Amino acid sequence: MSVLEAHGLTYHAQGKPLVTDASFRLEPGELTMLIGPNGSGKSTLLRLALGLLAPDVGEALIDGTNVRTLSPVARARKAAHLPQTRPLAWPMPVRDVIALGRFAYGAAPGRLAAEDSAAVARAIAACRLAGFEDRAADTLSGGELARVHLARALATEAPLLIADEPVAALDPRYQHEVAQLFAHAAHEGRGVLTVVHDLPLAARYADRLIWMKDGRIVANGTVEETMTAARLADVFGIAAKIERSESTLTLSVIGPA
Ligand SMILES: Nc1ncnc2c1ncn2[C@@H]1O[C@H](COP(=O)(O)OP(=O)(O)OP(=O)(O)O)[C@@H](O)[C@H]1O
Repeated sequence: MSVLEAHGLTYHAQGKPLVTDASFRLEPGELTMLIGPNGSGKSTLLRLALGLLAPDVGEALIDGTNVRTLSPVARARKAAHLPQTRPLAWPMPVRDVIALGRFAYGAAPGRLAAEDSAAVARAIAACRLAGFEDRAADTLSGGELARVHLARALATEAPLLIADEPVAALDPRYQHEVAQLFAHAAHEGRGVLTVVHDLPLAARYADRLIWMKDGRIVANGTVEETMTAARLADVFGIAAKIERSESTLTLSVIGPA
């Protein structure tokens, strides 16, 4: 189990503040979803939290260690990262793309120890990719390829899973399956932080929502605590109807506010 903490992360590019004074804590056992409009700084915040960008101010810690001091291998053993853009260098078979998730353990395609092969097999099963293993990855549909990249991240079996829009290309059934997969990973003890744009999906599955607007975290709490029509209008500029029954909150987006 690992804990990710961000303290006052601030980052500028070309004189413009992209992220300002962002602090949060990602706990094991919690599915945290990061939401906010296009350009509000979500991807930049994830990259700062992972140490892929150097903050101007503040720091991100994994288990008390500044992420910028971790080697790429040490970081990969702590945190799996599914970036928003996922380039494929060449048309590798699906199994080999997923096996790249094991590089931090010394594995490479064609050189997998038994535990690497077992982790790859678990990721293939979790992402429902059985039957695709030998396909060249560049022949897959957009949604199939998205599941391969997710499987690569899952194959790391790192205690933290940080994903940027993992369900964007997926059909509704797979969106729910992936959200359930993330919830399951979290409730097994991982810390899971994922960007999503689908607000009803976030309302349904998130244990915690972090709301971003103009580079700042403007709310951080449970769905019940933070999901209000007023906040949706303020952060996203949308009118929405929220219905609360005993244990569920249902969100219907009506349109622009
Ligand atoms: N290197 C850079 N130089 C200048 N501006 C940048 C740079 N990187 C990002 N930005 C800008 O910073 C803002 C935040 O970008 P970011 O990718 O973090 O947003 P986001 O919330 O993830 O957006 P989306 O929902 O569209 O993916 C955007 O306006 C983007 O154009």
